[in-house]
Amino acid sequence: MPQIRLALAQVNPTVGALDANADTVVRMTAHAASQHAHLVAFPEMMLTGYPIEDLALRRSFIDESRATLEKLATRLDSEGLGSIAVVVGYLGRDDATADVVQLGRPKGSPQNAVAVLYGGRVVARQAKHHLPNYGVFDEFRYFVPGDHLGVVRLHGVDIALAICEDLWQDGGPVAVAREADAGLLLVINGSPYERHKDDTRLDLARRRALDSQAALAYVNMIGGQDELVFDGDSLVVNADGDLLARAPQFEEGCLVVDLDLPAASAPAPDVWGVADEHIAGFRVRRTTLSTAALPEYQPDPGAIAPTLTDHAEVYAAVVTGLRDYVQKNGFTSVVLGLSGGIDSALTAAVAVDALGAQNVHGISMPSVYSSDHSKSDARDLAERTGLRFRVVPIAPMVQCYLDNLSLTGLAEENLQARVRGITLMALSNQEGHLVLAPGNKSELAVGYSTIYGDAVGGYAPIKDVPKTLVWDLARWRNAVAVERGEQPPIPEGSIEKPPSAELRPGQVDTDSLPDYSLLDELLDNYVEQDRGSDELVKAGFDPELVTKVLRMVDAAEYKRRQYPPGPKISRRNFGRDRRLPITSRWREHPVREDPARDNPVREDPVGDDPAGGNPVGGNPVVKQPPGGHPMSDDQVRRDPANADSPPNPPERQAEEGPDGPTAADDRDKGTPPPPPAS
Ligand SMILES: Nc1ncnc2c1ncn2[C@@H]1O[C@H](COP(=O)(O)OP(=O)(O)OC[C@H]2O[C@@H]([n+]3cccc(C(=O)O)c3)[C@H](O)[C@@H]2O)[C@@H](O)[C@H]1O
Ligand SMILES: Nc1ncnc2c1ncn2[C@@H]1O[C@H](COP(=O)(O)OP(=O)(O)OP(=O)(O)O)[C@@H](O)[C@H]1O
Ligand SMILES: NC(=O)CC[C@H](N)C(=O)O
Repeated sequence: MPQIRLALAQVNPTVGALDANADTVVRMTAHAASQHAHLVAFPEMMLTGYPIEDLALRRSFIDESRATLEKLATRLDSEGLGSIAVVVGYLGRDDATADVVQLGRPKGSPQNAVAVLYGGRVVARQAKHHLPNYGVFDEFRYFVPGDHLGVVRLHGVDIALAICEDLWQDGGPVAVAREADAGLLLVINGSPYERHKDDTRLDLARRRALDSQAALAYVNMIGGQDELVFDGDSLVVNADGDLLARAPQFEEGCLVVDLDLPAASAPAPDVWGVADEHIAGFRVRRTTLSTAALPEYQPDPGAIAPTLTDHAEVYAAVVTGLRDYVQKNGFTSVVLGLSGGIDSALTAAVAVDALGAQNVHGISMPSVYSSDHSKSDARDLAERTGLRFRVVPIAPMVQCYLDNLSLTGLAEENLQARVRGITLMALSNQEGHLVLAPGNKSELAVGYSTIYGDAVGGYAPIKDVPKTLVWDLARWRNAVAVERGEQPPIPEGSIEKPPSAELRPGQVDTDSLPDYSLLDELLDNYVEQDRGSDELVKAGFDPELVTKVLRMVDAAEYKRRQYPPGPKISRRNFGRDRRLPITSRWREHPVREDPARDNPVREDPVGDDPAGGNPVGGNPVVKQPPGGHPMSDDQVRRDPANADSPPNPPERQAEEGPDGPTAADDRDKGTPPPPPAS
């Protein structure tokens, strides 16, 4: 049987960087040629990056993508790479139906396309047939579908082409690959990472190879693009579905594999010719590049890289997402608040792994409520990781606000988080670091963060990681360090202590939230699996808990919309995957008799105001009944606009230690002493 040496270039394109992406194609093609490969394949939308969102609608961008493709073909040839077939994804245009209005789109609509470059020419083009339009994908918004299967004859072997979703759906080009007698089905992909997807992909590739009776090569990109991360996981299976080669996840490289493929026997055009035929109602376009089989050579068996464990994979995803967001947006360093807690500790460890300790700035910002361990654990984390550490006490800044605004209760609590947010943004402006928001998925779900406070930032590395997984990842990362004989980065104290926002004395998360293992299980059912409250109760969750948590989740939509982007690791992230209206009266939980009072943000009106006493939908106020306003069962709030509502000054504790001013320090500076404990 003829042999083909195939190279799958698992690379990291950047959206919009057409020239740089073309340079990557040339560089990797040269590498593949040095490995004596006959064909090198690049991922979906390689030249433009992926996903390009509404850039697809810009005529100038489509034109430039097409021009870059043509230039690339001639450049490869001029650099002595014209005899290796290069399969590359790009943004194309629907020229074939230029005068037809297809799916309501104007002529010349964009297409998600693949091209074959050979001998200095673009010798074949094909558009994606199945356009994904679920989850994070919106391809019907942008593209018109392709209408044919391209089969390219190279060295006497017929190679059929497909683009990502074409593999996942029945019908379309993949379904006719068998009748078209293809020996190899080559699929280019932009398949975002999510947990356990590697298993799904391999099963799918095996199944399609068996159906097509053809070997199957799958090439995917790596790297981060806003809230998506690509893990690569490029692989090759033979026509029996046996795995022949697999690339390591999240690593750039070229997977080279020799394939024994059947000699092409279907009628085909002469060399350089193109001919169309119809198979099972689908157009097949054959292009012949070379008909003679290659002389036999000693095959090189491909390597099968082991897949990563679940924790290693998630950790690699968040590291990759952060590194690429920082670098692709022109930053070199990040800054974050270090509270001594687990979320900021894990975020810092991820940042150090992504960017190097010298590029991570951790700020301890003690307030009058900060515990000694919060300060010592933050310092310990800095010493373990080597990140750049400094202490900025916030008590004087908080006091300045309190001297000028009469804030109490929740408003005063949140002020501390907001002063920290201002401090981080000021350091970002001054020193150029990107601010990291360290919130996790459980907190985002229930709105347990202060908007414009600890929720500020440019990127949120662990926003799709539930709290229970935050602890697992921290333990996993420390264990990896121990295995490597290194100092574990995360202090044990940060892992073991009960989580607390430390916004008032003795506050712990479980004052307002159920235990995180129970909360995460419920959130998984509601957020990821979309189960309604009846189903949740039937599944055994306590009805009161279901009502309370669902209210919190629904009411926090506005907060999530304003949260920074962060890498998707789950089946359903907040962002592109889960899109809900902010303004909505639909409730899964029991609706109150007066629907005007059912809006969780207004459910506890002040006085007689039927609208809830806060016409802008702001902070709900005063007495919260059990299961009342999110996060507030344990709190009594005071509407600043309502002079009758009782103040609830939090108890303050004097603070000692090197990092923050004590209450006595405040007095020394002439600032008024904190109010007495209530
Ligand atoms: N529908 C809507 N659309 C737009 N904006 C809306 C809104 N509803 C309220 N708002 C605005 O949001 C404000 C209320 O939100 P916000 O100010 O955040 O305050 P809120 O959500 O009421 O309280 C923050 C909660 O998060 C907890 N926390 C804070 C900091 C850190 C942590 C942690 O452990 O990580 C936890 C804290 O203990 C408290 O329970 C309102 O005053 C109003 O301005
Ligand atoms: N004393 C502090 N110094 C610096 N940053 C702080 C401090 N307290 C809170 N922050 C910042 O605000 C974020 C929210 O922290 P908070 O302690 O309120 O709850 P958390 O969600 O449990 O986070 P963590 O586990 O990191 O403590 C922290 O991750 C940190 O970035
Ligand atoms: N880019 C695509 O078409 C990707 C869709 C596909 N279902 C995947 O996630 O792998």
